[in-house]
Amino acid sequence: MEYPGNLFVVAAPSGAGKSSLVKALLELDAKLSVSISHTSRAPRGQEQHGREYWFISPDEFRAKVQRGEFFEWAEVHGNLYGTSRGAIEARMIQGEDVVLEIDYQGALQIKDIFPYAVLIFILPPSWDELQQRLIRRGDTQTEVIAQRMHNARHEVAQAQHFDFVVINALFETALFDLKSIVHAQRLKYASQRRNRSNVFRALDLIED
Ligand SMILES: Nc1ncnc2c1ncn2[C@@H]1O[C@H](COP(=O)(O)OP(=O)(O)OP(=O)(O)O)[C@@H](O)[C@H]1O
Ligand SMILES: Nc1nc2c(ncn2[C@@H]2O[C@H](COP(=O)(O)O)[C@@H](O)[C@H]2O)c(=O)[nH]1
Repeated sequence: MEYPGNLFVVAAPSGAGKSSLVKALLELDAKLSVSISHTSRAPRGQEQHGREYWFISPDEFRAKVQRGEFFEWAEVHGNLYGTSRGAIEARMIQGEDVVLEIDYQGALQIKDIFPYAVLIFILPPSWDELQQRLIRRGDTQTEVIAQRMHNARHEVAQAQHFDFVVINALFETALFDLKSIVHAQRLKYASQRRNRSNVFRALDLIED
């Protein structure tokens, strides 16, 4: 499947800082918009329906899966999460650049459907710092933190399947890295499209 815009996928173990980085990137880049996922998990802290997520019941989620409404979905830390077609398709058809903040299972499903998608994995500088960030965020229960730290070992091993890895030690440095990847991809994709249309023009000349 191919649409005219760029598709960026940002994944990371919980607490590595991907939501914070994507939020900062969106503030700097008006051409980029984020997809709002559906989830069966309960809202956390100040989260609002339709802002951080579309919060739905597990039954509603499974019904959407049955109806084929998701580009990708996965069970992550015991809850269901998915990217609905409705969340991004219209924007992608219009050539807008979209960023998905999802886990590695979803990222790999997206790469199968959209091979041109750019997969970016965010790593924390250390296990200890990852745990401290989850604790400092203050909205995640102790047992949930333990489960997320446990799952992080397997998630981090998936970074090898991604196009880019960004280490989020100093926030501003990681944001700069992310920005550079987005700009580089835009240039690369634009020049590929130019080359393709040049090839078409050359073929027209041959046919004339
Ligand atoms: N470079 C950084 N240095 C210190 N703290 C950071 C850094 N980046 C993010 N944080 C903080 O770490 C915490 C976790 O960040 P964030 O919520 O963005 O993580 P996440 O990867 O999106 O997690 P989740 O997958 O659970 O949504 C937040 O309190 C955030 O402010
Ligand atoms: N495969 C998908 N994963 C998703 C999606 N939306 C979020 N996520 C990932 O889930 C975990 C946990 O998120 P949290 O908000 O409960 O902390 C994290 O890795 C998210 O990236 C999605 O649509 N599909």
